[in-house]
Formats: sequence, C-alpha cells, structure tokens
Amino acid sequence: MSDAIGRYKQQAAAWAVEAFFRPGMVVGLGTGSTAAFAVRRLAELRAEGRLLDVRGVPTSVETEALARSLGVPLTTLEEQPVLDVTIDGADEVAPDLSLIKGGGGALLREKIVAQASRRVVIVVDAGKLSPKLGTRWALPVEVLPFGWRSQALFLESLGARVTQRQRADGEPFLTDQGNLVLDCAFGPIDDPEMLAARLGTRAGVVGHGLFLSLTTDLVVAGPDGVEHRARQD
Ligand SMILES: O=C(CO)[C@H](O)[C@H](O)COP(=O)(O)O
Repeated sequence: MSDAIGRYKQQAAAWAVEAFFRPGMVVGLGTGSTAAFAVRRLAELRAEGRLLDVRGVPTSVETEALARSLGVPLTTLEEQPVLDVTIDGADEVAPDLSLIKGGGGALLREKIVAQASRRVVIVVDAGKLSPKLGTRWALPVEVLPFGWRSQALFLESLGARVTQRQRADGEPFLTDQGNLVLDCAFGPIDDPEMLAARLGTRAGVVGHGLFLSLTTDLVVAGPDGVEHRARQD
C-alpha cells in the first residue's frame, strides 16, 4: 500500500468514526486495513475520554484481536442483535453504493453484521470507486470444503474464472468459519441482483461478496479530501 493510499484510508475511517459514532452506541467493527484505522480512531477517542460506553461487534477474529489489544469494549450479536451503525471497508464501490467485499476473507460475518445494522458506513480510498462491480476485483465466494470443486464448476458455468484463495505458504485460505474462498473473476457484472440470486440458491455456497442495497453512507478520501455520500432512496 502506498503512503498516499494509507493516508486516504486513515482519513476516511477517522472521519466516519467522528461523524457516526455517538455515546452509548453498539457498533459493528469491519475487517481490513481501512476498518482497522476506524478501530484505532475509536481507541484514540477513548484515550481522550470520549465514546467510553461504545461497544463493538467485530466482524472477524482479526478485528476482535485488534480491538481487544486496544482496550475497545466488545459485545456479540447474540447479546445485541441490532446494531446502531457499522463502519467497514470495501474492495470495489459502484455508483449506486453497491459493493464487492471479502478481500480479507471476512465477507460472511461482515454481511451478517451489516444486515443487523441500522446504518452501514463504508470507508474507502478513492481508488476503490468503479463504474461497474467486477471491473476491478474478482468476486469472493465462500464455500463449504465439502464438495467445493462442484461449486467451482458451478461458478465457472456462470461465466467466472475461478481461483481458490491460498495463504502465503500455499495452503488453502480458510475463513473464520473454516470454509474456502473461491475468487471469481466475472469481469464487469451487468446484473448483480441476478448473480446474487443464482449464488443464493446453490447449496454449498455459504456467502458471497456482493453487498447490494446495504450501504447507507459512503466516505471516500482522495487527493481532493474527504467526501460523504448518503444513499439516495
Ligand atoms: O471486505 C473486506 C474484508 O473481508 C475489506 O473490507 C476489504 O477487503 C477492504 O480491505 P482494505 O481496507 O484493507 O483495503
């Protein structure tokens, strides 16, 4: 990550925490480098004596570890099934604020947390903006290990070039649920709703990175500063 992109991610995340987190809230904590900046900003505000009673629901084991290391109080969706607001990153953002997520492999918990949130704030650097989903990023699809090659063939039949995600040591990447991720290069996706519906009917597919109609607010940072866009319903 270049210094400039890191700075934009930090600016977007810090802006969102200050704009959307309020005392007493229960908040979703996203996964990835941009979401981590939000967790760090929350910890900084706590050190200043602000937002001390905000509790977070982490979207991954990684985010849970970060929040714990910074002393951010955590709770669970079992205890708090409705969240006030979630701040999370994204891999690709279309003009209608639909997303591809899952670059960090946390797509399933991220979607569960987003769907449980009254407000979903996505924080990105300007390089994540895209004219059409699929143009810049392959779609991550989480599949059960059982029968995964059948799912890979199914995804190919939908037009994807499929790659099983691997760790740096060459072993299969496993999600926090112990599932596999198949990265599906579809190219620009003309009808994300139809693709999401097809994926939703397939046994063995437990999640996918299309986040449609979930974003309520987008915070983008780039060379021209920080911009906030609210979804137009
Ligand atoms: O969806 C995600 C993790 O599953 C991340 O939010 C997404 O990959 C963006 O990551 P980063 O902020 O590091 O660019």
